[in-house]
Amino acid sequence: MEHLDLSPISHVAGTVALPGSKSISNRTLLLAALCRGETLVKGLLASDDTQRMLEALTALGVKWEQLGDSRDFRIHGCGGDFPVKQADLFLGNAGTAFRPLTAALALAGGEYRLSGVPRMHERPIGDLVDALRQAGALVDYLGQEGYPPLAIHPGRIAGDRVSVKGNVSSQFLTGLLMALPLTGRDMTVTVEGELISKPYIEITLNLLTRFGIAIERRGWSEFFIPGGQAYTSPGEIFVEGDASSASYFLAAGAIAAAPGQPVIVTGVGKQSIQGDVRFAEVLEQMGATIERGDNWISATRPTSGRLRAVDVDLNHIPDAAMTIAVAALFAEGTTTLRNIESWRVKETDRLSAMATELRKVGATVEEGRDYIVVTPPAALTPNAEIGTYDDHRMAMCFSLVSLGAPVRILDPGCTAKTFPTYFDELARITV
Ligand SMILES: O=C(O)C1=C[C@@H](OP(=O)(O)O)[C@@H](O)[C@H](O)C1
Ligand SMILES: C=C(OP(=O)(O)O)C(=O)O
Repeated sequence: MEHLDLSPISHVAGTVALPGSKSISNRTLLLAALCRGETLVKGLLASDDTQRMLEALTALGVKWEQLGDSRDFRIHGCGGDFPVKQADLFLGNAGTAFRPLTAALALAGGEYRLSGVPRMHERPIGDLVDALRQAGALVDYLGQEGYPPLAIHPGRIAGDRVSVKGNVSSQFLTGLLMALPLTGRDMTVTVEGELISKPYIEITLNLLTRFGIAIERRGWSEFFIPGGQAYTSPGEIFVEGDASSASYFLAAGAIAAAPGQPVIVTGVGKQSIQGDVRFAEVLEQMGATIERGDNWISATRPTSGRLRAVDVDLNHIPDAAMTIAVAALFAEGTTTLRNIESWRVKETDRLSAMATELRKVGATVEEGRDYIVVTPPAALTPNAEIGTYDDHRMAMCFSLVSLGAPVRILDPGCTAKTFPTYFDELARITV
């Protein structure tokens, strides 16, 4: 297997211009496709996940162009009526493509098959399918009940109310909120049980508003979508930087910024609509110095030199939470991350993978159903071979081990899911 050997990095400093947000890129592409008219999407993320969404739109007959070799794309919306009524879509391991497209296509009146990589076929989708069936959609499982691949047939959409479980993935609710305006009817979505990953719903609502769809949020348990609304192009929309991708550089700054020289990320800041900007608050709790502008965040190490352990509920930032688990190796004391059961159904079982790999560098780890407890070793074990489980975030967060010891990252190319140039950017802040 390919690998990348990272030599120990003693200090980091400098500025990283973040690539576009995955969550905003894929939502924006789909909403632009659902509009009538053109949308200019600026700063789209270049990655596997966004490529899968662009390919899916092509297969559905949605026209789009890339402007030169920029990351600006013009999307020609189809007003919710996809020109191609029968298509097979391969969506890789992109949850932000698979879940919202399932919802939109289930209401679109065509014959569609949706599949992904083997791991995507182990990631649940039953709660979304159940909700869509309540609205009259016809969705069949082609493999295991409750999981992709799926076959979608034209249904007879009826009713004014669906309910969806909130405790496995917020992407099911996101898919419903993005797609149900297609029905043209008044629709109420009720969330059963506790909704996880809430800030991602705020991204969804924010972008829907930009595309002319108003949704009334009633707490976190009910959403009312007035009928008769049309997706309307904002004309131009700018994709802000990816706040989850920011976490690795900010953590690096908090662990090993050169004296007087912070690590700065640009593209996200006080104005960001992504919940993962709140990752910086956890670094602050750990003692790091964080500064924020409208479009940048900086991190420097604690004045005392060493981070301190935290005991935190990270349900609101499940992706960036992984970075805290590795940053815990550099903190004084035992760090506990709670309420992160959704880790088990992401690119890999992240609770199990994280525990296994943290132990390789010498940490003492307790893995619970929905939590992980990390106690760092006195000294990191050098030259650990870190398995990445085809999970971009495992590769990116374990690169931080190099701030304390040499480390080997297996299959570093897996960062392509959201950040193909990650290791080049990391090298640029190494001093
Ligand atoms: O809606 C989104 O853009 C996302 C929601 C989160 O998933 P869950 O809601 O499954 O936690 C997150 O982990 C994922 O990377 C992106
Ligand atoms: C969980 C993730 O991705 P997805 O959008 O495929 O759910 C992730 O990027 O960490």
